[in-house]
Amino acid sequence: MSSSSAPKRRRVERPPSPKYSLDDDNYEPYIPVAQRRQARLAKLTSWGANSDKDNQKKLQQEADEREDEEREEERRREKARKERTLLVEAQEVHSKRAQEDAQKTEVEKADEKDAEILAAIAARRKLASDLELAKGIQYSESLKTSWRPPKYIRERSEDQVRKLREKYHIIVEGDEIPPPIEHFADMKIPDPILKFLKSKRITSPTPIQLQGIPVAFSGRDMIGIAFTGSGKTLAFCLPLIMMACEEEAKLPFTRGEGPVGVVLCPSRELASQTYENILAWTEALSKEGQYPRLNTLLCIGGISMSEQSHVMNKGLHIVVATPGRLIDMLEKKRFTFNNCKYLCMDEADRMIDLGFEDDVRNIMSFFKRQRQTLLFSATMPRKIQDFAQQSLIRPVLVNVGRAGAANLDVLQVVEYVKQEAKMVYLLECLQKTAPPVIVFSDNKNEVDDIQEYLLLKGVEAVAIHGSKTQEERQYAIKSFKSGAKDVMVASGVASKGLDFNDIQHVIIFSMPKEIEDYVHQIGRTGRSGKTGIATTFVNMNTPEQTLLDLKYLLMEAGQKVPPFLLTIEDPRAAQGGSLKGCPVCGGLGHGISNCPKLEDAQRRQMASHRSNQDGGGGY
Ligand SMILES: Nc1ncnc2c1ncn2[C@@H]1O[C@H](COP(=O)(O)OP(=O)(O)OP(=O)(O)O)[C@@H](O)[C@H]1O
Repeated sequence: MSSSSAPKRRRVERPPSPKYSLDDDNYEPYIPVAQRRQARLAKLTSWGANSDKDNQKKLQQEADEREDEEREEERRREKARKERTLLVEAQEVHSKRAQEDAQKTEVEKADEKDAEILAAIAARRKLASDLELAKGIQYSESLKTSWRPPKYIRERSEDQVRKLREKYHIIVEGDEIPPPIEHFADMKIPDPILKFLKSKRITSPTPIQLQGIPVAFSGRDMIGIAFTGSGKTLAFCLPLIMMACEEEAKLPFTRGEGPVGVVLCPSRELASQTYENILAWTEALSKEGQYPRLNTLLCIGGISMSEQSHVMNKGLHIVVATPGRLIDMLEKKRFTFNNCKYLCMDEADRMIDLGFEDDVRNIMSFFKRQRQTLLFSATMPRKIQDFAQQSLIRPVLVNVGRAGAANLDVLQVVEYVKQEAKMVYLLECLQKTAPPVIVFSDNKNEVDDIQEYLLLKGVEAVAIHGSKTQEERQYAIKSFKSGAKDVMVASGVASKGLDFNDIQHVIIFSMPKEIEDYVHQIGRTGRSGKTGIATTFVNMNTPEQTLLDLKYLLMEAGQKVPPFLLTIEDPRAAQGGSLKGCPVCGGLGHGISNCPKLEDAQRRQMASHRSNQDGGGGY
């Protein structure tokens, strides 16, 4: 016990000497001295005993406190020891990682980075309606249809079916895949449509049609990939027409009922073209009175919907739409998807890549029952296929050629042309073939400049790009399609899916950054079995990576690779890395970590994030 903590002796307080008085409250009776001494002694003795007890208690308390302190001290020491160990461990792990990193080759590091990016893409929200996601709705069976292939085709052996697919270079994935059918008549297509197709010289199905139509007729979800100009439109429209025809025959549609199905397109021009095709086929179907009349609505921005009130006033069978206007109409309840059971996306990679993904989800949320979903495109990188497949039910993948490969019927010529010499050289190039010719540039101002220059030089040219009004765009397409104009100068808007008659020559004035866009642009020629030429201008302004994509694409298609392209080395080859194509855009000359499409998507995402923060955004 330390002296400072020793209990202080209590001083005995002596009472002040009283002033005695009998009636005083403080009166104390007299007690003899001996008696008082004894009482004091007894008191002192008892005080001593109490103070001993106190001392013992205090001592015990102090011992407890000391023990507590020691325990606390030990805890502190232990914690510090642990922290030191963790720190050392962290330092060790860090230096081990640094050592491992140093040992890793550049290729391994790049592979790791690619895997991280891929994992981030794979974590994207499933492509399904929010309602389905929220309710956890998951269908396990494909949509039931009454269609079946003819008996003699059903009885074919697996080997026969495999050989047939090999003959047409068709690759399929999925289970219980319906067999390919080589003749339209065996697909049980109504006679009036067969007659109409024949009148358009469509007599036997193309590979995507002979495998894709039986798959779609069977009610199966599918991803259809085939070259530009290989007849995908018929492959996804015919099943919808047949479905609508069957529904109408069962119970005729009245005002406010329908549609049975919808075709979604990424551009107004493509939607208009698909709409016109469907109109032609449905009119042919009902012409002889044997089959019912079907009503189709075109639902795109930039047009007045009141012009189509005659369609809206009847039952609606088919809708062809661009996403923005379709969402608008559904939100305004101009029609519903309560009984809609067919959803097809043309140029589907564009629809579900980052730009349109949320719109598609939004559209899906208007479906109230199970649907058949089909995705078609000429370009569909593996990652988009995988992403889409998770959202389909027992999907069948039908692939004709490599997804993203160029159409082999197009002769591809790549020329080095200095920026300042392009206009003059363009005039020279126009002499190569007879019209019609399409000239592509992804820059709207450049599109206008080229048209102006050509007009000045006396060339009948029209122009189309996203900043033109809908009337201007329609006029350009109409006059070019009709042959009134020889040249159409276009931005990317006109590249995907548009089917112009017999384009002789496509001139790519400025090479697009994404090789998929190039594939779609050259694909405006060499359609439905005919041949065409594509001339592409490149120069110092063309990114090296784009040139590498182009070089590999030319090699794949067995085309002549010009010497200046041959000299471009692939940095991945120098590092001993793999030369796999990019899983995001399908480009063969780069990996995922420097994919221009991904960069562009990220830029767009950041811009939309910024505009949302600024209170902008929306449609
Ligand atoms: N079986 C066929 N035989 C001959 N021509 C056909 C056949 N099917 C379709 N066509 C014609 O081929 C042309 C191209 O068809 P379509 O526009 O459907 O091609 P696509 O594969 O969708 O091309 P893109 O990828 O560029 O959109 C059209 O003019 C169409 O009439």
